[in-house]
Amino acid sequence: MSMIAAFYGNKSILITGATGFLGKVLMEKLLRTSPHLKVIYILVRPKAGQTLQQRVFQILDSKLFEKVKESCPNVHEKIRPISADLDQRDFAMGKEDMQELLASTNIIFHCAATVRFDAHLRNAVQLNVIATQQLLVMASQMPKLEAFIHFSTAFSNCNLNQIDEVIYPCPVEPRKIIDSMEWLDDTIIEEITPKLIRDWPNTYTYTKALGEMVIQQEGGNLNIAIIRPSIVGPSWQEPFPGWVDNLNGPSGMIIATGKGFLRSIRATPMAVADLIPVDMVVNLTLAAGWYTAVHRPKSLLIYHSTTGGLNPCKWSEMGLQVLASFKKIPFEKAFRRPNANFTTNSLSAQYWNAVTHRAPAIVYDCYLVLTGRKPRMMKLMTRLLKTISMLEYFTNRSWEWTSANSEMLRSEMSPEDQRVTVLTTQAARNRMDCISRYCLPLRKSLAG
Ligand SMILES: CCCCCCCCCCCCCCCCCCCCCCCCCCCC(=O)SCCNC(=O)CCNC(=O)[C@H](O)C(C)(C)COP(=O)(O)OP(=O)(O)OC[C@H]1O[C@@H](n2cnc3c(N)ncnc32)[C@H](O)[C@@H]1OP(=O)(O)O
Ligand SMILES: NC(=O)C1=CN([C@@H]2O[C@H](COP(=O)(O)OP(=O)(O)OC[C@H]3O[C@@H](n4cnc5c(N)ncnc54)[C@H](OP(=O)(O)O)[C@@H]3O)[C@@H](O)[C@H]2O)C=CC1
Repeated sequence: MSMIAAFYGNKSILITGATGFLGKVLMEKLLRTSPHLKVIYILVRPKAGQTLQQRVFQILDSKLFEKVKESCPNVHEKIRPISADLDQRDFAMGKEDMQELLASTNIIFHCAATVRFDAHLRNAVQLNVIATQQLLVMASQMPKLEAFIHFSTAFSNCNLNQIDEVIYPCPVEPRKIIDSMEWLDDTIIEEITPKLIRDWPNTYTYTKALGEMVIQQEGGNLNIAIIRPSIVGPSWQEPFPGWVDNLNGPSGMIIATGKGFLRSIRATPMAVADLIPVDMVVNLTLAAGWYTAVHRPKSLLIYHSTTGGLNPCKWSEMGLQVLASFKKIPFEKAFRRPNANFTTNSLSAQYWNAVTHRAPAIVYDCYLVLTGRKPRMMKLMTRLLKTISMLEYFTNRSWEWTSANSEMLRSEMSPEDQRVTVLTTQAARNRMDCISRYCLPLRKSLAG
């Protein structure tokens, strides 16, 4: 019997961000492998035109939950959605809901965040820093709490090249940033953002670093662990290969390449593409939750969920695998035949953008207009180029992440858990297999 799965049986678990990419996979695995868990509380913000229950049913109706529903048809009874907006004071939560959470929660998984690179600093601080701070306050009032697991990102310190499983201080204390958000207006915040974030490339990575500092400074006596995944991609194996439901990271770029829209990117072929399938991040998370609660380490542990430090995959290898996957399963109705090149020079990148991206889009829009249809290609291309420009920072640098804590975690797992739980480290050893599994299933799951 898996000790980790058994550990979560009979537990009351609180997940923030359960409607997001990682949160859904985490919830699925918990329900599938620990069917006797007591309840999963999920904090869900209200959405116009949808009740909380409808949001949950929509998630449970997706392909991701098919396996769980086979083994546990009454799965919806295990999930208790709670209306909460993490941008609001006390999360705008009802008093009774709050009391129930405080009294019952055993484990917290804090996934909610804004992952937008272009988020206004005020919004990013609100969700990635202040909400984390508020959740810590809540956690400190939970008598049954055994572990608090916080999701950060391996890129929270992307201003460094060598990154250890430690918290690095930010130049300005989070408290000062939080205070300043209260009295500065939006325009001034926009003006000073580059000065505040310094050598971080965007407000996302910067506020995730601040969030880690808040955890360290205000975590008190709580049993906390931080998970730092790198670039999270579609599932490798669980619950089936290739599950993904967003276009973040490389997924959108891969589709754009397959459809023939994207034919050139500014990327360094030999730079490391540190991709990690979502199910491996979830496996590490559940193992870290178990270890934190059972072994109660003296200090906060950080776990890197990365692959590059052990057996790095380069963007060029990734590119070749992607192109090979298009040969096996081509996209239908592609704009052009997929082909792509990497360029490291910004001038030649501009040239290729004009020649291979903008010019065909203009020609196609003219064709649409001449045939009485609405032009749309230039709009799409502009969006795509904006996205690429934001990803360039990450495709032209390499980082080295150490992973001693993840290795330690594996050695602490029972032989059965070691057998059934694929963690980062094994994925890195089977790297090529992992990449080909990453690309092909992604194509299959998005067929058409
Ligand atoms: C030597 C041999 C060479 C061989 C050559 C072969 C070459 C082959 C090349 C093949 C390609 C290979 C793959 C390379 C890909 C390179 C990509 C590298 C990615 C690296 C990513 C690193 C990220 C690391 C960061 C850390 C990771 C994290 O911690 S968290 C997750 C990261 N977060 C994100 O990814 C969010 C990023 N997105 C945003 O911030 C915003 O979306 C935006 C600012 C980019 C755009 O905002 P905007 O308001 O304009 O749009 P938005 O409202 O978000 O969306 C509007 C519509 O556009 C759709 N959309 C959004 N994103 C994408 C996308 N990436 N691709 C396509 N479409 C996208 C979105 O769904 C909306 O659609 P509608 O709803 O229909 O309007
Ligand atoms: N995806 C990746 O590549 C990586 C992700 N991470 C980290 O993992 C975590 C999860 O990321 P991921 O699943 O990809 O992100 P998603 O964007 O898919 O999900 C974000 C979640 O946060 C919720 N949320 C956002 N704002 C609020 C709010 N005001 N109140 C309540 N809930 C809110 C969203 O709810 P709603 O559905 O209502 O929008 C959603 O459930 C994040 O902490 C991220 O930093 C780290 C490294 C890589």
